[in-house]
Amino acid sequence: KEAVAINEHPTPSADLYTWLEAKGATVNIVVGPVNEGGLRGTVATKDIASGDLICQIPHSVTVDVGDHSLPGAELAVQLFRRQLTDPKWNASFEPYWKSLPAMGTLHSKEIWENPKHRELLQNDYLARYAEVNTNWTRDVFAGNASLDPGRMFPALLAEKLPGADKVTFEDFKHAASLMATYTFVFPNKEGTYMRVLLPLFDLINHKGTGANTYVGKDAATGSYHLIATKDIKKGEEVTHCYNWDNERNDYSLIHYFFIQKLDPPRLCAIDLPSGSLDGGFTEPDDRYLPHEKGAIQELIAELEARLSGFPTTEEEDEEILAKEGGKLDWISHRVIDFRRERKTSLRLAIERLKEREKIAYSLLSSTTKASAGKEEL
Ligand SMILES: C[S@@+](CC[C@H](N)C(=O)[O-])C[C@H]1O[C@@H](n2cnc3c(N)ncnc32)[C@H](O)[C@@H]1O
Repeated sequence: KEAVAINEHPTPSADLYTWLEAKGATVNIVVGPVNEGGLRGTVATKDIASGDLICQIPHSVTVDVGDHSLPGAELAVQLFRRQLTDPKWNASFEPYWKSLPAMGTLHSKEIWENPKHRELLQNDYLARYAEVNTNWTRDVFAGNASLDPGRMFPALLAEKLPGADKVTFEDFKHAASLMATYTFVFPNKEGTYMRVLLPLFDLINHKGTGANTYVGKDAATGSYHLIATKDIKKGEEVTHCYNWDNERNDYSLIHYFFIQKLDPPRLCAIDLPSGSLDGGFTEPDDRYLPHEKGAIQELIAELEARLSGFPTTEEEDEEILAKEGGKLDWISHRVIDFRRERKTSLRLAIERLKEREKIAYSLLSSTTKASAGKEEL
């Protein structure tokens, strides 16, 4: 238990399953720690065959929060409005609210306030990305964003919704982060893509290659289904792919605050030729890497310059984690782990490019030899 980091969330009480089943849900997963680090996730409670239904939750236990394209802070305003306008409905969702992470245990771009944590990224673009999103959350709470006032938090105070005055900035940040990291995107009856809260399904972790489920919506009933895409054994972790962009650690860190140690690791999105977090990174690195000798050499030089330009090396980061790991707060720890993993992926990409360069060289030298031979003749 002591080894469980602060960001690892407690197993929800039986109330969650009792509530869901009373509402007509089918549940064949259970929530608990899924690795040695204590990461919370879901595991199958029985053997399930590929193609079979694992869970079904009815529309009545889900929440359509708002348009899918809205930032977390604006969705948070909509959720608070609903909760404060309808306290009876809000109270009936208590088993669900309790299953969500506690205050202070979340992190994401919406609430990346500490400049020291941004600095640890060792990248100005990522730091700025986090800062801009965080400022937006603060502005939406304070009523300072360039938005229709009805979409900002002070509107709830102006509407005199009971309890609105009790909502602190800490509560608001927590909700904004939850809206960005614990919601799904599905169309409502009118065909508008919404951010949807799906109890229990939102406790399933991400996996890209190797994920064993997908989540679908039954358009007729509005219920949601979790379907196995592989045979799953009882006790095995249940995962689904949130988004292929999460296979890039800078994307997953900034948006969801997790990183993966893939083998081989993929380059960060910002280290690909597009150099941004704008999404659509569905291809493995090899599709981005050039084949032509001159271009390979140029890219090697660029990636080497990047790798040597960091204020700390991969080994130094490793040492910081090994020596000071226990003293670091969990956010710093994860950011340092991220930048170390970024450096590993750069180093390995350079090694792969050098292998490729050798092949490009031998092709070139045999052509050169052949043409030189011709000249002699
Ligand atoms: C929708 S929740 C999933 C459930 C979450 N683990 C929990 O216990 O509440 C999304 C969050 O889970 C964590 N997460 C999801 N997939 C992960 C993964 N593959 N590795 C590490 N953490 C992951 C991240 O903190 C992410 O922001």
